[in-house]
Amino acid sequence: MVLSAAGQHLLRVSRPGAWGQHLLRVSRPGAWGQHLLSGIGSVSTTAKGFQEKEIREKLQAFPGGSIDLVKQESGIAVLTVNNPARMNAFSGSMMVELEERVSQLEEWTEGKGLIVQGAAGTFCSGSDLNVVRDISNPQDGMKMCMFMQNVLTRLLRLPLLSVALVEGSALGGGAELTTACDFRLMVPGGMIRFVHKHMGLVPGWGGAARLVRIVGSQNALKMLGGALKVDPEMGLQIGLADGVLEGSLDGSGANALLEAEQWLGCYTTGPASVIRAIKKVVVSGRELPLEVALRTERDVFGTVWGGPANLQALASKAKHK
Ligand SMILES: CCCC(=O)SCCNC(=O)CCNC(=O)[C@H](O)C(C)(C)COP(=O)(O)OP(=O)(O)OC[C@H]1O[C@@H](n2cnc3c(N)ncnc32)[C@H](O)[C@@H]1OP(=O)(O)O
Repeated sequence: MVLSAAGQHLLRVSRPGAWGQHLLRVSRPGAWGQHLLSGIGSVSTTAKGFQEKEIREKLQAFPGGSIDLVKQESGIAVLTVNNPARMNAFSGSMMVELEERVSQLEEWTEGKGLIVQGAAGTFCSGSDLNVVRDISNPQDGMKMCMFMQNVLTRLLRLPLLSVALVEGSALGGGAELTTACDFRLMVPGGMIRFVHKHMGLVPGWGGAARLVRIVGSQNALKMLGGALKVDPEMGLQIGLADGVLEGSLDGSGANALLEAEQWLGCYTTGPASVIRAIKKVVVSGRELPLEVALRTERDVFGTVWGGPANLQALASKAKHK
């Protein structure tokens, strides 16, 4: 990873000519703020070419499960990792479907929030081990890893406030998925566990990079080095969890989802234009060098200043007691 120059190198992988370099390279130096602003939020611009097609085809050869998306009137969408027979492990086709759902969310201009959950009361047990076994050569592993890094980076950058609703276990790649959301809400009995070490691996879907930013390097080292089981209490303590819900009353997950929607609603109430602008300035502040982040903030500010919500607030002489 090269972090030297703004925008251009933000997510470039180090090996010249590597498949991932194409996938993750931002097309124009200095264009990064524009990408965030455009709402595309993608790290992949010109890279939707031959190599991505190749890995998509390869992943499609491992079918099973689905990634379901429901966009609600409230402006909160629900994304469900759905492969209960394998504890919601990601088959190859689910990885491809996740990319398609993220594309749909990138185009959803009325959206404000997103909840990512697993089907049938558990979150996600990571990569399907049958896929892992079948593509265990380093070249294919790298390609799968870059594909998922790209998708999860785009997920995190969506102009939506996102929550991972952790019921049951989030293991391996499932734990990495939780870090691709802005917030994590845990249900009693829920667990986030980076089991990679026990699989002779390290995170490869961007989970380590994001984890360090969430809990700091000391905690990340402990979590990865010890393959720690992070329960809701520890999650709150180290800042991995943003809240603990009461959880499901009937085992259906419906109650936890309702609670998560209520929790998220505290932050998504208001016009979509403003909520989306909030996410954009935070993403740019989190990811960009200060100068570029300030420019991006100015540009985003320009999209809301004098806008309908701003004019309405001025007309109502709003007081903030
Ligand atoms: C860069 C990505 C790195 C990765 O994600 S590597 C994958 C990391 N994940 C794992 O190693 C999870 C392995 N699985 C487990 O530890 C346990 O199955 C788990 C999730 C704790 C659940 O345990 P139990 O409640 O006892 O249930 P169980 O073991 O009988 O599982 C039910 C069925 O689900 C299957 N399953 C669970 N996780 C899977 C996975 N990741 N890939 C493929 N199949 C998986 C498991 O084989 C079982 O299937 P079956 O009923 O035997 O046909």
